[in-house]
Amino acid sequence: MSAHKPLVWLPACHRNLDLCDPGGYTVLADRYAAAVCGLGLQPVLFPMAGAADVADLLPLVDGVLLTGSPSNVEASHFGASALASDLLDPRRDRLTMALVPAAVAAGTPLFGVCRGLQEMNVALGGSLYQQVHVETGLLDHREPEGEPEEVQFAVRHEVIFKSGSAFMEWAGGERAMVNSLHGQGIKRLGQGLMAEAMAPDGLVEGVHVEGARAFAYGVQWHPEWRHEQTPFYQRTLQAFAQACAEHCRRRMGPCA
Ligand SMILES: N[C@@H](CCC(=O)NCCCC(=O)O)C(=O)O
Repeated sequence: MSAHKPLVWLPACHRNLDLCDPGGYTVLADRYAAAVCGLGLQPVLFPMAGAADVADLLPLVDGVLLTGSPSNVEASHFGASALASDLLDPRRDRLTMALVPAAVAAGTPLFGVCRGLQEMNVALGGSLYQQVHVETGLLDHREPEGEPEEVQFAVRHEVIFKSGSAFMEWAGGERAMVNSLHGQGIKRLGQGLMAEAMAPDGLVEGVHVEGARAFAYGVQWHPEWRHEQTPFYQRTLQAFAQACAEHCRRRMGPCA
């Protein structure tokens, strides 16, 4: 029997692109899919999938990676009002608000990156700062506009890890420099989330689902960026990949 590749669900974004078809498009940054492939996993999309499809689709996969996106989690999901400047993706929000608790309950490995961390937090009852940079005492965590990707994704600030956390293990120490490309940030932690990585201004940038049956972490930074050259990022992703492979073996038998 040939070994199966663990399947990882990447909930995509939705955009109205100015192409020949004026309708909407399902989009995913290749950077995330490439990182998943590089880990020996198979990224999958379920176009048009909504909250009602989660029960049927989640058992088909071995992990969920919630990617980053320029769009913001709609403030109505955490009891606030959207800003006129918000780029929104209500279809993605509706899906991930259902997918996060379902993945945690099912013991499906779950990794949230940037917007994905924010989705985990809001889906579990937490809230967000909508503009971190206007909050007293907090830094500006946005990337420099108009700069090339190499500059935008360059390391920007330190994060300090909770003693004994997996983050410390992956980083090989109690702190690390990370990139920062976000305007929103965690305000009130969601239920069951433990803060395990903090920015110098106290913003929570790394979380772990307490008592999770499988890998269940979220980070505000981007470990998929040049992960082959960054041991901390690579070890984080490899831990997620290992959890997905273990899930695949339980689900399918021999897995790659
Ligand atoms: N819009 C949210 C989340 C920010 C985020 O995910 N940034 C990544 C952008 C690059 C990419 O698409 O991966 C916020 O501003 O906090």
